[in-house]
Amino acid sequence: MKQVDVVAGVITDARGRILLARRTEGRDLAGLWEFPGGKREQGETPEAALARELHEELGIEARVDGHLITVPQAYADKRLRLDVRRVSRWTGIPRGLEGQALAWVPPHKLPSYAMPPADIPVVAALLQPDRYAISPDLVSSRSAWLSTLDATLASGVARIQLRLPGLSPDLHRQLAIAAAERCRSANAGLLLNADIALARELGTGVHLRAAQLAGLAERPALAGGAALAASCHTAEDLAHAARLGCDFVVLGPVKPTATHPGEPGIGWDAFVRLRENVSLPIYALGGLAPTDLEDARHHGAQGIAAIRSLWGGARR
Ligand SMILES: Nc1nc2c([nH]c(=O)n2[C@H]2C[C@H](O)[C@@H](COP(=O)(O)OP(=O)(O)OP(=O)(O)O)O2)c(=O)[nH]1
Repeated sequence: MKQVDVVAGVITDARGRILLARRTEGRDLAGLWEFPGGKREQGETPEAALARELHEELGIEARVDGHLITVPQAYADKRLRLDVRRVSRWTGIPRGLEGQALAWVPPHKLPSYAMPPADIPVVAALLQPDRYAISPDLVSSRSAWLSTLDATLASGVARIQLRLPGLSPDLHRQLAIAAAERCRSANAGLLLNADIALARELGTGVHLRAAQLAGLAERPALAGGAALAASCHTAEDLAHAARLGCDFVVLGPVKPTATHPGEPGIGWDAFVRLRENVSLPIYALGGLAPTDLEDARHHGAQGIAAIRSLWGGARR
């Protein structure tokens, strides 16, 4: 199948609104809203291609800033690689020179616009945390464990999975209540591993284990706004997570990891092959640290999920 390289811009105005363009009739994905841009020509750098497209489509002269995410996405007729850059400086007033409607959209309203599958991970990269910290086992005291949670939150991690296998139900519950309070005041999302009933009671999200995901026929009801996530290892896991309406998933191991000695990682190429068949936000897991974030985003990941490199604040 042919590979198509497309570069698109997240164009942001002084009020923080983002420009979307509506795909015109007669093209594939007509009527859907997208980030302005287009196909890269042979020999063109992504920056030059995006500046050219924005000039042709919108009549602006743009300075292309940093990379946001590159999303590999399989469509019926092609394998798309959507390379998304930030654009906050340009001259001219954007106009739909090809007859396309334009809209300036506050970031939090982006999810209400119908977009092509490849854009779902782009919107998630704009709105959701890039690090998902997973709690380690309770090996010392409860108060020491809670202070490492505080340090994790203080380091800017805004999404946490509480995973404490082997604890008594009582102790698990006490820690979940304390963690939920701390995450709420830090404005971070908390997901409880596997325990749907407790998550409902505390108003937190749930992180499903892979086997638990496979056994569910529909999305469990959670408190309003609480996230549903799942651990995935295979294409089937990912497809099922998408069908259930998971908000995001974790996929790995990408690299070998201390928690699963002897298991080789699948590597970034295999990550991309799995990623391109669903349009969920996906955290890469397995032997990864904040220094891998850029690499992760270049392979279409929302970011990284980790125990060792994220818990207690990034020290390594
Ligand atoms: N510009 C842009 N394209 C996107 C986004 N999301 C997404 O799936 N695409 C896809 C749609 C198209 O298949 C491809 C962009 O191609 P294009 O707009 O330059 O060309 P086109 O579909 O009109 O096709 P053609 O007539 O040039 O052959 O990338 C997005 O956010 N921005």
